[in-house]
Amino acid sequence: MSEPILSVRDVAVRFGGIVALDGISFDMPVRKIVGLIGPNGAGKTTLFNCLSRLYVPSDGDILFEGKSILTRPAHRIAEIGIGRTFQNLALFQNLTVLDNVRIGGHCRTRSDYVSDALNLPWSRRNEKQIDESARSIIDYLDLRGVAQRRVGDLPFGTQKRVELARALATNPKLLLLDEPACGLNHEEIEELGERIRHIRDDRNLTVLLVEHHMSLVMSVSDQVVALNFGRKIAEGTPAEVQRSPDVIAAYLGTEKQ
Ligand SMILES: Nc1ncnc2c1ncn2[C@@H]1O[C@H](COP(=O)(O)OP(=O)(O)OP(=O)(O)O)[C@@H](O)[C@H]1O
Repeated sequence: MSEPILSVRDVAVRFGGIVALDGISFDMPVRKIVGLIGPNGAGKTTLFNCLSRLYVPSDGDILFEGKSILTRPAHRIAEIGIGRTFQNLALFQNLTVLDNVRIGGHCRTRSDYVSDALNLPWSRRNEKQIDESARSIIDYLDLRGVAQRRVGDLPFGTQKRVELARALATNPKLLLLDEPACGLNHEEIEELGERIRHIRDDRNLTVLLVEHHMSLVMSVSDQVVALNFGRKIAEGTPAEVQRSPDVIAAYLGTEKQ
């Protein structure tokens, strides 16, 4: 078996007296879709924020392609190939779809203010590449018809697709999706499931999906990790996790820990 692309090792996070994560470990195999589930307050967002370096674990380590990411600042996480979407969208509402996606592309380049201001040849080449790549992602996600529209004028479901396009423009190897189904209607959720699989296949990505929508997670994931009260309570195929007595108890609200 090949090396996991991501290893979460004994990660703990405390907020004052609250233990949000308590020694979480799991591996993400390359090109797999891993679903992260758990009831409200289980620790999913906290873990997600550790992976994108917004939170600092109190203990443990997170390895991406065998190297710890914990010394890397959040703004340099896209550079190594970790892209993310945000549950509440992190788009510039006053900019067009194309500009938002182009901004994603800038995260992976080493352009600098002076070269850009002087309009140096390599800076122009760089811009051209970013533009072409943004347009191809826009086509890929069926956003061509709205490429020049202001994001804030678009329906929520379309904005979510723009958010996905922006994350893909960072050219990630690992894509972290934070509740991508939240706020979508039934039809959009079905489309999203197919889209996530296609994206993984077409772009050779590994995907971590944090999601409350159980039928989406179970239909799209190769592997599921279940948390409750900051601990891992199950890990396995969707069928295995769905059968787990601890998972059933957690969702039925039993006070089991
Ligand atoms: N910034 C914070 N400060 C203090 N406590 C926090 C903070 N973030 C999360 N917590 C606490 O950590 C625990 C885990 O929360 P987290 O948001 O990670 O759970 P979750 O599984 O994402 O829940 P939900 O599905 O409701 O979003 C909860 O008890 C929560 O109240």
